[in-house]
Amino acid sequence: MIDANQYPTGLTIAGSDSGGGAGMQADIKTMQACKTYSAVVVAGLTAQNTLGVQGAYPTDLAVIDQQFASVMADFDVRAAKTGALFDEARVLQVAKNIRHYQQKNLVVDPVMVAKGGASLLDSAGIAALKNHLLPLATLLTPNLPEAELLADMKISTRDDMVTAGQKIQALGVPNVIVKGGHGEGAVIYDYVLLENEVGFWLEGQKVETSSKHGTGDTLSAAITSFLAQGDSLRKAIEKGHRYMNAIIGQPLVIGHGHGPLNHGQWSDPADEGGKDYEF
Ligand SMILES: Nc1ncnc2c1ncn2[C@@H]1O[C@H](COP(=O)(O)OP(=O)(O)OP(=O)(O)O)[C@@H](O)[C@H]1O
Ligand SMILES: Cc1ncc(CO)c(N)n1
Repeated sequence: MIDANQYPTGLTIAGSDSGGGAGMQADIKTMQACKTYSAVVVAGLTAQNTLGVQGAYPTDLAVIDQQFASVMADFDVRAAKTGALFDEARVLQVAKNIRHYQQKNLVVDPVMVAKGGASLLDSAGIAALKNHLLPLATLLTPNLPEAELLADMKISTRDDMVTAGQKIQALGVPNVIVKGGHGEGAVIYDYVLLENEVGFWLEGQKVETSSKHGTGDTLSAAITSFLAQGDSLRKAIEKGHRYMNAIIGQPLVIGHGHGPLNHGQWSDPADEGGKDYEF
């Protein structure tokens, strides 16, 4: 028998991707692979596939409240993440619930644009995220375009990533990862800035693949899983990055555009009796 202490609960507050590769579907699969149970608050539906987003339909505000109430009444949610939140009203509703339930260990992935270019958060939503959700977050995980917008600067070099991380931290979030997946070169550098001015780089070999749909969702969901399991933030980030690197190297060629990740293709060395459970 496995109980809630051995298999803790995480929550994803995100949009649904009908193509199954990104959004809450990526989050659920990631949490399962990382041995965390996932509850869900659906902030909106997208009609989407690997080629793009054909439609976006934010959830009624009362339905967001009701989903939070149902989840919080039954589960001990040890960590949560946000993904696509669509607009100002959804951002404010989610922030209200996070405050009401005093949700700790909140990872905010400031999802703004899908891989194909469709908007997943309008400009009033970005302002609301900056002013109302960011201050509630434990960790913010912008990619390069999102970091440029939040830090109000162009990012061309690794020094710029450091400066952007510092500027975003100064907005009121204690910990930031500036993800470098959109950068040039054979190595991808993610810059991590933790509170108390601890900054470090995570490096990964760039995998040349078109199957990168939902990479950001996946990284933030993996970190959320490990936070739910009680890892320190630094350890959760390092493990999440290792998980990401392991699965991106085993692409699934499914669909006709940006293919999905192979979320389940990861075995936890701890299951195999290995002692190197240092992810
Ligand atoms: N081609 C790649 N090879 C290896 N790692 C990658 C690659 N692309 C992204 N990553 C890693 O995936 C994680 C997510 O980074 P990325 O910058 O792609 O996020 P994102 O743009 O928010 O993703 P998405 O919008 O698809 O959800 C980072 O840890 C990054 O280093
Ligand atoms: C619903 C949804 N959330 C997030 C992303 C970003 O990967 C996406 N493409 N779709």
